[in-house]
Amino acid sequence: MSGVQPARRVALDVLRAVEHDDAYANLLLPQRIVRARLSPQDAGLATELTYGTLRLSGYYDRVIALAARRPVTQIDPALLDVLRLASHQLLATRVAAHAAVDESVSQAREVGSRSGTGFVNGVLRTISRSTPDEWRARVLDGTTSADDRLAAEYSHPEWVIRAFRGALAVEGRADELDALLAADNEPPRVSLVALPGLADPSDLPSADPGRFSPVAITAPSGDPASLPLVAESKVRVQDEGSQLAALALSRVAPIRAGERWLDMCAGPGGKAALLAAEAAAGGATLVANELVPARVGLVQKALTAVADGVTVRQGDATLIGASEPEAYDRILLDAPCTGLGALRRRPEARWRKQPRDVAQLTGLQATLFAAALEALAPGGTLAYVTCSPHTAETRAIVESGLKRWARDGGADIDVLDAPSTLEAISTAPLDLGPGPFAQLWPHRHGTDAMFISLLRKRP
Ligand SMILES: C[S@@+](CC[C@H](N)C(=O)[O-])C[C@H]1O[C@@H](n2cnc3c(N)ncnc32)[C@H](O)[C@@H]1O
Repeated sequence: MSGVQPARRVALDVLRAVEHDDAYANLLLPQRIVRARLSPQDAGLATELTYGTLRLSGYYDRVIALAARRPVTQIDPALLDVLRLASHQLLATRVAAHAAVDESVSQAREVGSRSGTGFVNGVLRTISRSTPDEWRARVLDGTTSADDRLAAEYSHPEWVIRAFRGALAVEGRADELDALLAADNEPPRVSLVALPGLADPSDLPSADPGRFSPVAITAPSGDPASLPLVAESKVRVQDEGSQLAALALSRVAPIRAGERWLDMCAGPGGKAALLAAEAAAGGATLVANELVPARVGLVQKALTAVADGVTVRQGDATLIGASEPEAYDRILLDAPCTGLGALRRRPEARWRKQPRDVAQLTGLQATLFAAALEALAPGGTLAYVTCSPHTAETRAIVESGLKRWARDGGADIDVLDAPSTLEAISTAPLDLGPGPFAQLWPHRHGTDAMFISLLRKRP
């Protein structure tokens, strides 16, 4: 077991769990870092190695297949993980080649057979004999179409590339596809939210403000969990796109005391915490609903600092329209989605999601959307939000949902101009596309690709 640096050991451990046990790297890695008692420096290295390898594994598989002269499907999965991790070190980091090869061979010995060790040694020596640019040229030479070339170059599945192209084209931004794909491969800036009434960005004077959200703080270096305000749940890690989505609903109009708000799909509670703080400050109450019991617990935890006026409950939100018609003045429907807008933060998601997930999720999104319209009080506002830019999950749900609603004789619904609401909230111009829907982008805003729409039921 000796000879392998703890950071590499943790990285391989997480890669194996992601590949073979369907683990989520963003949840498992912090646990493994604590368990291995990594120094802050090693924790940073383990994070870089794990996230980088997972994001770029599609590209590395092409390099490995060329170097091994066989498809990766013919390589023992445990050895393939070792080879992916080593490829990342050799092709995308400053780790010395001999250290990367030697330690990877030791890792191969730990997970595989003697012949496997020789195989890994041979493949890695082949990879290390050419430069990253030479490998890139070789991989791109072997591509078979324009989309296959993009898939290889930016390590994304082709169907995701097509979905992104479609979403960008709607805004006249088709020429930004390369920039979007490249942004997905960069580690995101960590943003914090200071929950209004409980904390203020000025409480962390050494940290910078966010780029757009008035309640954002750019996380200072180090582990945010070690900040006392984070430990008290008054400051939380939250992407600025999510902050803007919650604020779009809470600040779309002045709050009247006594308003009833609903977060239909609240788990794990990030937006619910911000909404609850905003509701408390304005004299409104919030019901935070979540289907999955384990995630209800996460919502409760997220809301520990904002207990007043908040009810957390477990339930199926598709039933809320029938059980509580016209009951809520503001509703957030942050719908279960493919999460294709958050690929920077969920590095394995691009490989795990499949086109069939879109079909399954859009059915649920449409049902939740209809329930939200029913549960909305006359004069009330609904924010339909996804952390996916896939048009089947975003504007198509809203447009077809509104058509169905009108056909069934529902009350008149006005589609509000989300871009102008967001520009009024933001501390810097967002330069969003034409309304009425708003789409944030990693390459343009440095946020998740959050889709935000605002709908008002006529009084
Ligand atoms: C995109 S996440 C919400 C993220 C959350 N708003 C936040 O900011 O932390 C969608 C959530 O919807 C939940 N969900 C899925 N189906 C549901 C249903 N029928 N009713 C209520 N919640 C549901 C999922 O378990 C998941 O926690």
